[in-house]
Amino acid sequence: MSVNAKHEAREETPLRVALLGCGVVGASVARLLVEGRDDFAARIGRPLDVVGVAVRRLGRDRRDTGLPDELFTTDAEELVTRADIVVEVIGGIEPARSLILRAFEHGASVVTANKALLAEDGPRLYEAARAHGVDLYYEASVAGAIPLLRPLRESLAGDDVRTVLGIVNGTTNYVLDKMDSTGQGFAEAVEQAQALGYAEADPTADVEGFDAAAKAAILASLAFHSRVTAPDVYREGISEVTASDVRAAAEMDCVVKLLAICERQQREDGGQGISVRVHPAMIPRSHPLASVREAFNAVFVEAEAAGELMFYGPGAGGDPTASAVLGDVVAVARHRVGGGLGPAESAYADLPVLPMGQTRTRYYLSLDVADRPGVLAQVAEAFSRHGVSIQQVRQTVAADDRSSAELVIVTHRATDEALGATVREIGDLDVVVGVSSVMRVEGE
Ligand SMILES: NC(=O)c1ccc[n+]([C@@H]2O[C@H](COP(=O)([O-])OP(=O)(O)OC[C@H]3O[C@@H](n4cnc5c(N)ncnc54)[C@H](O)[C@@H]3O)[C@@H](O)[C@H]2O)c1
Ligand SMILES: N[C@@H](CCO)C(=O)O
Ligand code: NA
Repeated sequence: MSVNAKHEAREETPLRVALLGCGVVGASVARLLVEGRDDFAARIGRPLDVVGVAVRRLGRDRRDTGLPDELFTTDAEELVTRADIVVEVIGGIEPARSLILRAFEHGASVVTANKALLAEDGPRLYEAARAHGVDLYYEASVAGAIPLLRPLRESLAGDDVRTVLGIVNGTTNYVLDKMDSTGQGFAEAVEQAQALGYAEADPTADVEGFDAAAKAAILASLAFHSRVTAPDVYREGISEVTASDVRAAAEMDCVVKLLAICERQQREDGGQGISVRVHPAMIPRSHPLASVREAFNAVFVEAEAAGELMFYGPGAGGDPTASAVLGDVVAVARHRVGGGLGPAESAYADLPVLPMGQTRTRYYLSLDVADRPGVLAQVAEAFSRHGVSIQQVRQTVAADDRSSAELVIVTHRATDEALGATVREIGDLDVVVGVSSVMRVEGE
């Protein structure tokens, strides 16, 4: 952009930006807006003016944002009435939802990073934005800086997505990666993640999969043109994953990852449905998602015509998340300048979410069994009774105890219901001393 073009854009009437929240993400958004003022003006065709920043309490030193003290206010309700673009980075359901609805009523477009709110009440917010003729953009809500929602909504709009398989929570990926690389147990790895600032003091939302489930709902809605909200998502966290599960995975040349999985599946009546779930799973070390280390995020998408796509990058942090927020701010600002709106959320396909029991998955089981004739047959019979087909069996006899053996079994895909019933029945067999690991297997 030439110096002249930048100068001309600066002369235009500014677009008014209101920032709600000045925490980790908000402070980065504010500073980058100030630092990039001339470039934003040139890219949009009009400058962006921060007209206010709503905070919970005044009086804190916020000079790092580059904004003067008088722009900070505790009156968010008033602030949203005098903006063209509202950036919501408070988080949580209320007052974020009411403030966004109020912003729409006053004609402002909204950019948010709030996955919890979108997963709970997204459809109502999308409809309200349309009704008021404004945009609602939310790229930062899933996988932070990684451009993912816009590719799903726009770049893949001409294709049919089959699967979205993602590592969308950095904290749990960090914990599982440490368990894999050091042999640490879950509690020790969480403490390390807390010491490094990845995990919060109360890590429940991350380790129990709530954060990932919210993101899965948003991804499934976009990928399958259907309405999916947080309660539709089956969720299991990683707090039950043991060092022995991670070792068992390593012996299979696999790693354990917390995955958000959204896939098209056939229903029992032959129609199409979608499975949307978050749970720990073994994936082969050769799978692209297995090499995602530390707190990084990555999402693997399979579409009918495109084939396999992989999106990788930082899923959290002030500046990376602000990058996604600002990309959205520029997009909605351009619509203000040039006219028009971004594409509406579409739920035309209206695919039902399958209950977890009907979802087809694969299982890995490791059993301690008595080493005597007929044991394998009894175990195999239990699988057969539930219609679950075995893909792989491996038996190892301990050198120091020839009366018992370890039996490792990997199944073909079967309904989660049938697999669960099989595992329960096997655990009750007399010849089975104990079930040491059970885990779903994905990515093959
Ligand atoms: N931190 C990340 O890496 C990250 C990544 C992706 C998405 N997000 C999302 O971004 C949003 C913000 O996250 P964050 O990490 O910046 O959180 P944060 O806790 O650091 O910041 C939120 C700020 O909002 C303020 N606030 C709360 N209620 C308010 C109110 N009524 N009026 C004005 N201010 C109020 C808080 O005091 C706090 O400073 C959340 O929705 C989060 O899920 C964060
Ligand atoms: N707590 C989230 C932050 C981004 O949503 C994570 O660990 O990935
Ligand atoms: Na993103």
